[in-house]
Amino acid sequence: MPSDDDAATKKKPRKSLYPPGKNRWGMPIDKAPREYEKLRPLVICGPSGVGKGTLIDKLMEDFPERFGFSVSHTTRKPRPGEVDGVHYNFVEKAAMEKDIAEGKFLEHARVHDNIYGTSFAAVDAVSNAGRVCVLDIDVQGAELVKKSDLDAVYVFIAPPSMAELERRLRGRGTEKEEAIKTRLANAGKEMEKTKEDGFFNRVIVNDTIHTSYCSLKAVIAGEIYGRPWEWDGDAAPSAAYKKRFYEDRVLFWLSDFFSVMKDVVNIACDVGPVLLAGAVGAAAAFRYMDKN
Ligand SMILES: Nc1ncnc2c1ncn2[C@@H]1O[C@H](COP(=O)(O)OP(=O)(O)OP(=O)(O)O)[C@@H](O)[C@H]1O
Ligand SMILES: Nc1nc2c(ncn2[C@@H]2O[C@H](COP(=O)(O)O)[C@@H](O)[C@H]2O)c(=O)[nH]1
Repeated sequence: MPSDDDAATKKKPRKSLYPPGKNRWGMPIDKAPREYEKLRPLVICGPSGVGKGTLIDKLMEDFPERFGFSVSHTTRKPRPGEVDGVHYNFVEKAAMEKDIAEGKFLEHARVHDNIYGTSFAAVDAVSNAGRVCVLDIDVQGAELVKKSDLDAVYVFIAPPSMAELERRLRGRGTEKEEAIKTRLANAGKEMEKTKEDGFFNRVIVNDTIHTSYCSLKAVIAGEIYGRPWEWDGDAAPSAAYKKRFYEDRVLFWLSDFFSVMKDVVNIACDVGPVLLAGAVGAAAAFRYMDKN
């Protein structure tokens, strides 16, 4: 999740480009056909402070109409700047336990001494709007989602080192010392899950935001917009849905391609002047040696 500094500015609810009550395929949200569920949700895991929220914010900012954040419930107290219903649904423990008992949650877990959970309503709200649902949950939650009907894509965000993770967590300044220690201790357990073959579609080391964001987009291009349809005997998707899906596929592939090209240009810009200076220097040295 974002730091307190940027939380208030980054996660403001966005103004939709589409008419109220309609999804991005122009169909009434309350009558959304099941085909919208075919957009695979994206589950993002990783230790606290690794940068999951930062990456998710960037994705939402760049593609506001294509992704929707699954707003979890938590018994944790809000941090300054966190908005109820936007960052989390902040609830009392008794109320959450009651809702869990009533079967309203797709998954829930005790994380860092609090209860967190994803309600079915949170996921439905995003998929009924015709968007890819993004879940920022811990590994225990991801294990439960895997056992559900949701055909999700699983990405683990790993830190470059434990020292860097601690630096980020402390630098965010949102937790007291005791909570920082708990979160760092739990980080090791979360990292263990990456050793399980095939659990995560991809493990991305969040070294620089730029490269890890590019990797995340590449996973989305491949796993969400790159797969052929599998309809399992369901009714075929409508023409409007197919059209929008293929538009998104092209958009993501192009975005992936341009990210790679941007890297190539950046490297060329970094290395180019050095090579040029080297060539000029070598030419001058040869001329000097020739003359003497
Ligand atoms: N690649 C990066 N390099 C340096 N700092 C980063 C990077 N990514 C994120 N940060 C910083 O690290 C801190 C933690 O990031 P963030 O809040 O996104 O983590 P998180 O994984 O969502 O944590 P939590 O699970 O506790 O919600 C923030 O201050 C953020 O600005
Ligand atoms: N199992 C779940 N884990 C969740 C959910 N929402 C968030 N989380 C994870 O909790 C930690 C801590 O979050 P913070 O906001 O207190 O820093 C973080 O790593 C999340 O991934 C959820 O609904 N279910």
